[in-house]
Amino acid sequence: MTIFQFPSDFKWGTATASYQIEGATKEDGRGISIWDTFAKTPGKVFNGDNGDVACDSYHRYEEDIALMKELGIKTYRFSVAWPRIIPDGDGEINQKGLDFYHRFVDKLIENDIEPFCTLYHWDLPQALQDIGGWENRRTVDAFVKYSEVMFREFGGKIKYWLTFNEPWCIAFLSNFIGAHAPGNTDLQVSLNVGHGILLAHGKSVQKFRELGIDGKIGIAPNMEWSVPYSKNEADQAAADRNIAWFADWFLDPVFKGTYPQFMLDCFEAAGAKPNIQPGDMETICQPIDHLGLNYYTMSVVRSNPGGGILQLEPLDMGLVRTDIGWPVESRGLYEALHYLQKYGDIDIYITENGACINDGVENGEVKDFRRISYLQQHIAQVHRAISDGINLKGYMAWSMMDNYEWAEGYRMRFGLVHVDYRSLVRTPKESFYWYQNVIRNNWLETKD
Ligand SMILES: CCOCCOc1ccc(-c2cn(C[C@@H]3NC[C@@H](O)[C@H]3O)nn2)cc1
Repeated sequence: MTIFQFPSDFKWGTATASYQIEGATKEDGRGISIWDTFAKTPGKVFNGDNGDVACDSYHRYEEDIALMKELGIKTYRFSVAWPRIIPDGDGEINQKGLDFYHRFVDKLIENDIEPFCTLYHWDLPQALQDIGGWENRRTVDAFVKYSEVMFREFGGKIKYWLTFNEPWCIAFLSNFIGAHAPGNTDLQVSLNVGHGILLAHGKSVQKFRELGIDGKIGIAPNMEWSVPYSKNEADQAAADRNIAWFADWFLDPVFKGTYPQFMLDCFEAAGAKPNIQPGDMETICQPIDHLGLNYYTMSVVRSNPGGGILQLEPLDMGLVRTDIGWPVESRGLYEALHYLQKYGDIDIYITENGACINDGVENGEVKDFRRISYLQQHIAQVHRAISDGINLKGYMAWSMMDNYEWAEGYRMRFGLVHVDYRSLVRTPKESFYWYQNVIRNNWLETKD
């Protein structure tokens, strides 16, 4: 038996996102988002699932917060639906939207749970997509206006902020691969979108500083860690490209004010480059207070000139996979955390880590021991990184509850709490009680 003790101020938490749990998509003045549109487009989402009801957390948030209190979390990461605050993205403020988030945040604070707010978790107002979305600098300015509304309204009440969740998913998964909303499949569009969200990030941080908000702000990239199939240079360069696609492409502009040259070369070879205007990189490169890191899986890659824009191919090394098909390899989290040290000794939160394990309810229980195994392995790596001196301040399990897993709809379950989507009954899983024990003890026990 090994005991890994965590720092006394370590922030144990969970995470969700607005479109994935709230439902009530037509209630209290909420505008349409690109995910409402995408989900209702035939063939885009498994089973045609959409977020109209989801977990109905818009109405059931008090029940959810009671479960968070029972779990014992110190912080809860949620996102705000921009279409609830400014329904057409750039016009009138919807007071009922602000009122909802005040009720919600007040209930969290009443239960001694620190609100950790993501401003943008993919639900762009459709009206802004209609004018070009993040490719249009009017959308960038609209985001800054939305951010200012949130900063003025919640500044001080909410002390931990993130501008964007998973820039790679917003730019590349949604506009090059096309698997997420709005579903473009054009590399130049994805670079334009990536540049737009980086500009919006930088301007929003500038606004946060200008207003003198009492709090901290950052951004939350997702990283798929990659290792080379062999020690030859071409395979190592392939792994470097895959890592940079998720991390450096966004974090070099934020921390250094430049895109990584080897990735600019890679994209230029594929016929695309970011549309950088004078002053853009200075705007993007604003000092931030923390980084969120979302980590799920890693890949083994080798160089392949015919392997797409990155000229690589992932290899199946026979690792155990979760029910969504992602290989389980926790050392990738440890390596990714060390990799991020090149950006300095900044506070880091694991803002998402979890496993898709689709076990159902049997006799009132969910025996999701595979999820416990995944969490145990990854939290052990978190402790290892802290022991190495990395400034790791908190861990938020994805997810508090089963929810709408985007293009996978409701078939993929990441929650510590099971949700019956017909009755909306919540059932804490075995992993909920396991995590509750880790939080209560502030230590991790491993069997070895
Ligand atoms: C090559 C083709 O590939 C097609 C699908 O490719 C991906 C890649 C990555 C994801 C993905 C999903 N998540 C979990 C979410 N993070 C934010 C939160 O909302 C969770 O729901 N992280 N990454 C999905 C699909």
